[in-house]
Amino acid sequence: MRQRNKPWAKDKLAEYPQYVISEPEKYKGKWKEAFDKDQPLHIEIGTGKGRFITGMAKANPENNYIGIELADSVIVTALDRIIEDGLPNVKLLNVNANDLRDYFEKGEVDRVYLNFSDPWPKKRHAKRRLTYKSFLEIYENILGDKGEIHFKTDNQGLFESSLMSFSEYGMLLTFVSLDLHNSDYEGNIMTEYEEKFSSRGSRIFRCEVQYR
Ligand SMILES: C[S@@+](CC[C@H](N)C(=O)[O-])C[C@H]1O[C@@H](n2cnc3c(N)ncnc32)[C@H](O)[C@@H]1O
Repeated sequence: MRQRNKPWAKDKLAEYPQYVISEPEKYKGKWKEAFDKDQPLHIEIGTGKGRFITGMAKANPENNYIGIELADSVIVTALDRIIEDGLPNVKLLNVNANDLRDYFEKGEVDRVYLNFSDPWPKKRHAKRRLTYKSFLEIYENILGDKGEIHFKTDNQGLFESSLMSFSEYGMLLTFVSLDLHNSDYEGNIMTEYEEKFSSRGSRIFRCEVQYR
C-alpha cells in the first residue's frame, strides 16, 4: 500500500488532542468519556479528508462520530474541517482498521460506514478489501447486536464482491441502490470521492447490511 505519511501532518494532529485521539486503546470500553454526550457511536473507516464524517456530525448532533484513517497527510484536512466548525461530536483516529479490536469493546459501536474503499481489483489482493471476511469479523467484534454496515462506492466490481462477502458471512441486506444519485434516497452526505466521480457521471452504488 502506498504510504502517504508526513512528519508535518503528524505534528499538526498532535496539536489537537481534543479532536485527534492519539492513544485510542486508553478509551477502549469508555468512548462515552471522549464525547460531551452519551449517544450512539458511528464510525467511518477510510475517512479520507473528512467531508462525509463532518457533514454527518453537523447534520446529526444526536450521534457521536469517529473518522478512522491510515494516512496522516489526508486526515489533517478532516482535522481542519472539525477545527473550522468546532464540532463536539466527532473525533479522529489516525490508525489502521486492522487494529480496531484494540480500541473498541464489543458493542461499543452502533454503525460502521465504508465509503469508496480502495477497490483492490486483483484477486490476489482480495484480502485487503475492507469488506473481506476478515474485516467483517473485526467489525462484528466491535459492533452491538444487529450492528450495521453502510457501504457506498462507484466501483461495480468492489460492490459485487462486497455483496457476495456480506452474504457469505450470513449478513442481512436491508437496503440496496444501484444508482444512488438517480434514486429517491434522501439525506445523502457526499464524500470527496463521491463528489469527484458523480460529477463525471459515474453511478454510485450503496447498500446497508446487518449482522444477524
Ligand atoms: C479511496 S479513499 C476514499 C476516501 C473517502 N472515504 C472518500 O470517499 O472520499 C480510501 C481511504 O481509505 C484509507 N484506508 C485504506 N485502508 C485503510 C485501513 N486499513 N485503515 C484505515 N484507513 C484505510 C486510505 O488511506 C484512503 O484515504
